[in-house]
Amino acid sequence: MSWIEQDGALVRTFKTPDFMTAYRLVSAVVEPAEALNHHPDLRFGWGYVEIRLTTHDAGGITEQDHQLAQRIDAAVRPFGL
Ligand SMILES: C[C@H](O)[C@H](O)[C@H]1CNC2=NC(N)=NC(=O)C2=N1
Repeated sequence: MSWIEQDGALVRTFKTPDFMTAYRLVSAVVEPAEALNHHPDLRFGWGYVEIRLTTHDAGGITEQDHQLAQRIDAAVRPFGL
């Protein structure tokens, strides 16, 4: 769902109605990341969130990134974005 491969990472971007929603969406991915001990690279601001998944130890995309992507999809679904 909605992930693209770009420069060795899985990337998903969201448009949000405001900054607080962007912040809350970023906060929603913390628990899945901690659960997998695999962490996204995040950029966010007023109206957007960018999530990049890559395995830094491996220098590219691995199964761990695909697993985290699935968990992030589930965690952000309630936002309806
Ligand atoms: C020691 C610790 O388990 C590693 O540094 C983990 C932490 N989270 C990680 N997250 C990501 N995206 N890539 C990694 O290589 C990685 N390594």
